[in-house]
Amino acid sequence: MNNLTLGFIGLGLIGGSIAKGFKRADQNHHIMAYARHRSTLDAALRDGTIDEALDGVDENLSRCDYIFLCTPVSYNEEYLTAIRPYLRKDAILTDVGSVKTNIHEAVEKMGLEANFIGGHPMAGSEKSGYQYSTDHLVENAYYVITPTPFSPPEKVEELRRLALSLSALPLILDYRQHDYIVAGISHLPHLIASSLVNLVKDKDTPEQTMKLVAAGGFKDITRIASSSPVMWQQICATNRENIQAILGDYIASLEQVRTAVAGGDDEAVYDLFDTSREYRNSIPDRSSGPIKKEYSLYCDIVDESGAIATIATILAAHQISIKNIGIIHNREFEEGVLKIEFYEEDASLRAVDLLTQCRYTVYHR
Ligand SMILES: NC(=O)C1=CN([C@@H]2O[C@H](COP(=O)(O)OP(=O)(O)OC[C@H]3O[C@@H](n4cnc5c(N)ncnc54)[C@H](O)[C@@H]3O)[C@@H](O)[C@H]2O)C=CC1
Ligand SMILES: O=C(O)C(=O)Cc1ccc(O)cc1
Repeated sequence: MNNLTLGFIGLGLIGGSIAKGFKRADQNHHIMAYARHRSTLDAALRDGTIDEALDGVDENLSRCDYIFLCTPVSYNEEYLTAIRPYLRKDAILTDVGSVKTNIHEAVEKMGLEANFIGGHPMAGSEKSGYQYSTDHLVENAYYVITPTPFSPPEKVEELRRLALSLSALPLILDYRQHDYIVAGISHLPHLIASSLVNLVKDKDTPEQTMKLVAAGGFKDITRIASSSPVMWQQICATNRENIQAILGDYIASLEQVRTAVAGGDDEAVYDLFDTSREYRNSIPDRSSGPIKKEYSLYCDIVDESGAIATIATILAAHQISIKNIGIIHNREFEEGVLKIEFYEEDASLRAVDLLTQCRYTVYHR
């Protein structure tokens, strides 16, 4: 797997992150990329992610062992025709798209199945563009791989190893099953988030007080409503059947909820929350999954000097050793929060109790 030549078409959040991850995994990979905006390629050359910037889809791609299609899903499909003349006989074309049926069907029509393996890293964010890409975006995330019936098994194994080199968890699935699954756990939630945000926009008071006081719960479930409209328009257009089916089931379940609430069926309302809580709590948190065990908590602090020192002192006074401490800004805690990491689980649990007793707001998973 050493010294692979890797080509990227599209170098945004996902293409950029995967290219950065490969470069971090092995400096000897030769990475070339084409992106619509020259400024993206210049940034990637400058920071050492890519070795070569392409002016278009051209003969340089015939040096690639792997070509990664990293544009919105319908554009990925459109690129197949342009790339085909430059695809070496033993090269593999793969993609990172959120929908797999469209590209698999196009590949089949073009007779490119022996050169194609579908891919979909199950990680990302509501942000778009190379500037948000990181070399660790897909760490600990499932990387779904959808071979065709003619994908060479040794190449499927190599792509699996490439995913492992990004510290992702490769998972081989049938492409149709993939599209059924993501309709429920990714595409429907994005539609719910966006329609909920638009509902609140329409139902807000003239003074926009709903927007003003919108709290954590609303923000938690609507973060993804800030995602790229083009990307999501193309996802909905290419996974139409699965999405309309699960959306229908969801609307029916909402109708049941309305009936229970309106009819004063308190038992049904209780069951709704009880069942969902149990299932939600059973979903594994892969940030403390098989690759890295991390014992950490997050804590709101006031923005004044000495705030971190106070917490460190409280913990030290109770013989709780800190591995790492610092303010972080991530997609979950957009306002910034103090993250404290510990060496052992017991220490993190004791710290949660202690800081809660001291009236800090503590988040712990
Ligand atoms: N955003 C996310 O969280 C995830 C996205 N994906 C998939 O990854 C793919 C890329 O998405 P992101 O990196 O998030 O988007 P992005 O908007 O950050 O990047 C898209 C890239 O494609 C380029 N591009 C767009 N239209 C193009 C066109 N017509 N011709 C050439 N280049 C074009 C853009 O300039 C940019 O370089 C999509 O297929 C998406 O379904 C997969 C997993 C997660
Ligand atoms: O930001 C999030 O939580 C996401 O859900 C990102 C995401 C978007 C699209 C995908 O195909 C996979 C992951």
